[in-house]
Amino acid sequence: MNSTEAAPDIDALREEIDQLDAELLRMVKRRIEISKIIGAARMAAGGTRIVHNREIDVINRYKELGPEGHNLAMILLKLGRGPLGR
Ligand SMILES: O=C(O)C(=O)C[C@]1(C(=O)O)C=C[C@@H](O)C=C1
Repeated sequence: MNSTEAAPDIDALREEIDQLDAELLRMVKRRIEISKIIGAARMAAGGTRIVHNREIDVINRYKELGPEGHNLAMILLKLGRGPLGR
């Protein structure tokens, strides 16, 4: 930072982070809810627990975040449908 730049307002930025985290948490909880509803309906209709092409779509969506984006997509999927191989 050079002498002409204003120092960032850390308190305001932290407040924004806190709000974003609250929003993200709400959205993740809703995503889990929806994923479980879809999964239960599909299995009640004799379908599979996993839909590979949908999971690939979700994983691709987070690719722009790099390897951790892949991990994040896998965590979101796992929260909704449970771990694989069970
Ligand atoms: O889209 C579905 O059919 C879902 O069950 C939702 C979802 C997801 O969480 O995105 C969960 C499990 C499936 O394997 C694929 C996608």
